[in-house]
Order: sequence, then structure tokens, then C-alpha cells
Amino acid sequence: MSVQPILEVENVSQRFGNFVALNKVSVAFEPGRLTAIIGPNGAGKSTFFNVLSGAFPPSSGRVRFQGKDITGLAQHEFARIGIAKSFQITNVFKQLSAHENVRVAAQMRETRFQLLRPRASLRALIDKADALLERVGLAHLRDKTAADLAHGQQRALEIAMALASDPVLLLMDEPTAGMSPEETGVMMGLIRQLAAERTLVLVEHKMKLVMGLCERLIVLHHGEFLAEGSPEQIRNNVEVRRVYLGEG
Ligand SMILES: Nc1ncnc2c1ncn2[C@@H]1O[C@H](COP(=O)(O)OP(=O)(O)OP(=O)(O)O)[C@@H](O)[C@H]1O
Repeated sequence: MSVQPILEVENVSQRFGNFVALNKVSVAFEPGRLTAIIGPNGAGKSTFFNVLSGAFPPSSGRVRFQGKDITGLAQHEFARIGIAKSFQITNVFKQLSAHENVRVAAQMRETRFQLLRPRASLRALIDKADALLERVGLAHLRDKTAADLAHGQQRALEIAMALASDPVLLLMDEPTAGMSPEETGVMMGLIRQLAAERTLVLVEHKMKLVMGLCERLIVLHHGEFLAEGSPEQIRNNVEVRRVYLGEG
């Protein structure tokens, strides 16, 4: 890799009792790129995502962000250093409106200075939430309760909330999970736009989906690094074809 990686995973292993879910995986992510982690069922993708996003520290190995060791960093510190994440299970406040959800997320990033100027700060928060809803295509659903949004819209809302911290790195776990073909198309369009502005790493089970979307793919299999490369290289990789045989 010619440039300094934004995120580096070094020799990461994850054990659950005697079971090895990740075995000495090392991967580096270039800034500004859209990379997908793919692999068949049970490959260790979610475990890898959890390690990247700090849900739990790995059993061994290190994770570095912009050159700094972030292994074991507390969850709430992630947004502060510039990493946001969107989970497979939607994580919105169901009883609040779309706008209130994003406002709460933006508020959590308030500085002490802004808290001293409540009126200006509230206006800024309202505007920021509106801009983020616009960004993810939900402006017309601003005042709708999150519970009443369709699944795809809830996922988009969650992304707006993740963007409220102005992350330089966005991690997404199966962003199209459970979506209809139409919702999937909308989400892929959104991911493409977001990737033009920041580094994006997503975990995805469906290889076909990421082929036309990502610049680089990393393939895991049985908890081990199997291959990495451009969509073209991965499509032609004999090992990858073998493990994906019969899959979509
Ligand atoms: N908390 C846990 N305790 C025990 N085993 C676990 C735990 N989490 C994951 N595993 C095991 O680790 C392996 C990898 O799981 P993981 O969910 O990371 O794979 P995946 O590639 O995301 O699969 P899928 O595409 O099915 O979601 C699986 O065999 C799973 O059963």
C-alpha cells in the first residue's frame, strides 16, 4: 500500500471458548476507499466487524486507526476519534420522529462551548439534523415517528445518525440486510454517495451486491484471511469461487 492506511488490523484473533472465530487476520484499509469484507456464512465477518468497531477487544492482535492503537478503546470514544458505525440490527429510538433521532445523535457531539449558547446551538442542531435527513433521502419523512418508517428508511435514518458525528471512517454491517430489492437499490445509491466523501468499510454476505459497488474486497473464510483485491481479481480467484460455490 503506497499511502498510510487509515485503519490497520494486525494479527487479530478472536476465540469464543475453544472455538477460533478469527485466526491471525491482518488487513490494512486505505483512506478514501470503499472496501467490503465478504465471505460465506460463518466466515467470521460479524466477528471481524465487532472487533473493528470496538464491540469487544480481540483475544489477541491490535487495531490501529490513523496510526494510533485503538484496541480495547471504549465504545463511546469511537465517535470522538472519527469512527461511526451502522449495525445490522437497526438502532433508532422508535418513539421519536426521524428528525428528533438525528438531533439527539448530533447533540451527543455538542461541545461545552455550544452548551453555553443554548439558543444558537439548538438552531444549529435543528439545521444539522435537517441537512443529514436530506443527505440520506428522508427529508420528506422528517416528522414521522421512526417506528412508522419502513425497514430501509430506518436503516437510512441510522446512517444519518452515524453521520452526525462527522466521521472520517464509517463502518457498516450488512447495510442491506432484510431489505426489498427496491430498498437495496436505494441503499446502494446512498452508500456510493457516502463513499465519495469518506472511508467506508462494509461487511456483506452477498458477493454480487458489492461487486459493482466496492473498489476493494477482502474475503474471509473459516475465520481466516482468504484473499483481497479488486472486484475483477476476486471474481477470477479460484479459491474464492470454490468457497462461494452455489452461493449468490
Ligand atoms: N459469541 C459467540 N460465541 C460463540 N461462537 C460465536 C460467537 N459469535 C460468533 N461465533 C461463531 O463464530 C463463527 C463466525 O461467526 P460470524 O457471525 O462472525 O460469521 P459471519 O461471517 O458473520 O456469518 P454470517 O454471514 O452467517 O452472519 C460462527 O461459527 C459463529 O457460530
